[in-house]
Amino acid sequence: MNEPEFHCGFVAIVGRPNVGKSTLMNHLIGQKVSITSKKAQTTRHRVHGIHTEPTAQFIFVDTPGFQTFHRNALNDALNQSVRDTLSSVDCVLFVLEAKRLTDADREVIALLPKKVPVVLVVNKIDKAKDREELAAFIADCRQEFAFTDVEVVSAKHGQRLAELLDKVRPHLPESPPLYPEDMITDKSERFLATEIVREKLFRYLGEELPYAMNVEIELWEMEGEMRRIHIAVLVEKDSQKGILIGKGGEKLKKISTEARLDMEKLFDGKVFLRVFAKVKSGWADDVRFLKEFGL
Ligand SMILES: Nc1nc2c(ncn2[C@@H]2O[C@H](COP(=O)(O)OP(=O)(O)OP(=O)(O)O)[C@@H](O)[C@H]2O)c(=O)[nH]1
Repeated sequence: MNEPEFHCGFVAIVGRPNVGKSTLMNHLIGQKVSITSKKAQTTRHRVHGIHTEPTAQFIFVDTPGFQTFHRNALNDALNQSVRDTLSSVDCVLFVLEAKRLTDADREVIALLPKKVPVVLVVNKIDKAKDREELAAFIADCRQEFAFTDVEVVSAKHGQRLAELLDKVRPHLPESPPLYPEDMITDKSERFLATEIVREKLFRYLGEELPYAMNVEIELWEMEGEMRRIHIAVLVEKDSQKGILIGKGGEKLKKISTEARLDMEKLFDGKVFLRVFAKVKSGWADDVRFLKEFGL
C-alpha cells in the first residue's frame, strides 16, 4: 500500500496590533509560547509555532504588528520584515477584529501578497454575535482585497479553529514534515526569557512605555540546575530610565520578580534574574544596531 501523501508548509499570521494574532497562533498550536498582553506590539520577533497532524504539518510564522505613529528606522525594518515574511510563505492568514476595519488594517491590506493565498480571519466573534451584521462586514472586507477564503473565529475561546485549518490545509505543498512531530516551537529559551520581560514591561509601564525600547540578554549561565540571567532594558533617555525603575526601585523590582516566577515555571528550574535599565541614546534609528536583533 502507498504511504499517504504528507503536506507541510509555512503560514504567516498578519494584522494590525491587538487583533489577536498571538492568541490565534497559541491556540492553533495548542500551547502558550508567545506572550500576549493588552498592549500593542508585544511580538517584535518572527517566531514559529508548529501544528502537526497525521498527514500535514503547519509551520506558523507570527509577524510583528504595524506601527503607524512613529516612523523611524525601527518601524521601517519591522515593515520590511513583514513583507519578506509574506512573500516566502505558502498561505497568509490576515486577521481582523469582527466589525472593525480601520485605517491601520488597510495599511496591512496594502502589503498583502498577490501571488500567495490569503485567508481572511475574522476574529473575536464572541464580541459580535449578530450574523447579518457579520455577513455585511465580511462583504465589505471582500471589497478591499481578493481573499482566497474567509473564516470567522474566536481565537481566545478556541472557536472554529479546526474549520480555519481546513481552509489552510489545501495550500500546503506536498513535502515531508520539516520539524519533529512533538516540536511546537523553535524559539529558544533566551528568546522566551526576553518575551517574558517584555510582557511585564507592557503590563507595568502601560502608556508610559516608550515604543523604542528593547530587551537584551547580557548574561546567561547555567550553575548546576540554576539559570543565572542578566537582562538589560534599553531606553532612549534618562527620564525613561527613571520611569522604568519607579519610586524606590519598586517598579523594576516588581517586573523582575514576576518575570523570574514565570521563567521558573516555563524552564522548570530555579532562576536568578537581574533586570536593569540602560540608556542607549538614539538607538531606534541605528539600523546597524537593529541587525543585532535579527530585524
Ligand atoms: N474577546 C476576545 N478577545 C480576544 C480574542 N482573541 C484575542 N483577544 C484579545 O485581544 C488582545 C490582543 O491579543 P494578541 O494576541 O496579543 O494580539 P496581537 O495581534 O498578537 O497583538 P500584537 O502582538 O500587538 O501585534 C488580548 O487581550 C487578547 O486576549 C477573541 O477571540 N475574543
